[in-house]
Amino acid sequence: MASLRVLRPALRLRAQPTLNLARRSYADIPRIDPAKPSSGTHRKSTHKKKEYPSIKGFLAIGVAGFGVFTILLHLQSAENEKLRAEKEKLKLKPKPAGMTAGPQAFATAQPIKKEEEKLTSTFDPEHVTVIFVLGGPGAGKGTQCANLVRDYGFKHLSAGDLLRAEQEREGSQYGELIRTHIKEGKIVPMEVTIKLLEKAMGEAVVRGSTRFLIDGFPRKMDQAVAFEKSVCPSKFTLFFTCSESTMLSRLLHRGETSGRDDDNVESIKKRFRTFVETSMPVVQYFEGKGKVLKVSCEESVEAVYGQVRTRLEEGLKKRGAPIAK
Ligand SMILES: Nc1ncnc2c1ncn2[C@@H]1O[C@H](COP(=O)(O)OP(=O)(O)O)[C@@H](O)[C@H]1O
Ligand SMILES: O=c1ccn([C@@H]2O[C@H](COP(=O)(O)OP(=O)(O)O)[C@@H](O)[C@H]2O)c(=O)[nH]1
Repeated sequence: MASLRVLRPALRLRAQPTLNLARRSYADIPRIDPAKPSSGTHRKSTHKKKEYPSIKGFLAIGVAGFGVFTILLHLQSAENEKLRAEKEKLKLKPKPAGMTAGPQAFATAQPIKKEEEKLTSTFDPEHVTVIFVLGGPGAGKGTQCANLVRDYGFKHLSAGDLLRAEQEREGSQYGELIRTHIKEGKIVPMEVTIKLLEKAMGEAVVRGSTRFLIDGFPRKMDQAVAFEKSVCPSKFTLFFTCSESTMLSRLLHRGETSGRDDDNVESIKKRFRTFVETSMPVVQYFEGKGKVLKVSCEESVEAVYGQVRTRLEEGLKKRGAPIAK
């Protein structure tokens, strides 16, 4: 119906000139005087008679009108198809009945009500444990996650790794977008990252995983709210604190072998800025909900891991989640 409403004014506006044209050409058609016998040639009538449209004229107008209508109908349905495809691109997943909000609705990052969480997320937080791992670039998130996988049987999903894999995937429509964002230290639009995480989680759940470390995500408020609402609410966040000077030297060292486009001084500085301006508000948001467990990462890997274990076990116990594998 909406498309018809759009179509009608369009018809009025666009059909008018075409019909005028049809009328003008009709007026130019020479008339035959029915009072005179036909001689095979058209002669001009001497007395003036009122002219009425002939059947041919009506037909010409009708055909022209129908043609215009068909073209407009076609244009309209092509336009509708384009809009539908664009909406489809934005959709993360079909929402359950009664739920209409898409990711665009989260742009304002409103805190969500607890009872809504279970109704709309893909994974049930009663059965799936999600722990966010946040911290500045090079703080040691990936290093500590590897230890936790070994000792606690978590499934480790690094948002950065998933984005880099998508960037390299042949035929990916997001390859170039991801590459430029990572190089500039910017946050890739959340639709892409959330879709990748949701897919990876789904595949892991099918294989029996129920405990996830989501590393380096969420880095922006819209991601945090959208993920918790549409994918799975987190139990808590492990937040790794580290000075910029320590992170810089670790990243430059990692850059000698990582092959990453962003482990260079220029990109690192941009990443630090993004972390302070865009990602710290996420940490503060979860802190406000009493869901942040801090770990200082200045010490050796082993010393840091000692703290990580303590914090993790406290957090799991407090929320009634199992500690062992
Ligand atoms: N506690 C630590 N002490 C010294 N080097 C570390 C420590 N933690 C991590 N690293 C090293 O620092 C670099 C960045 O660590 P990584 O775990 O990749 O950080 P992130 O995932 O936070 O970017 C890696 O080369 C890693 O080996
Ligand atoms: O949710 C995310 C996670 C990562 N990134 C991008 O991926 C880069 C690398 O992130 P990763 O976690 O791999 O590395 P880190 O910066 O923590 O060393 C970031 O700077 C961002 O450009 C992103 O856009 N969204």
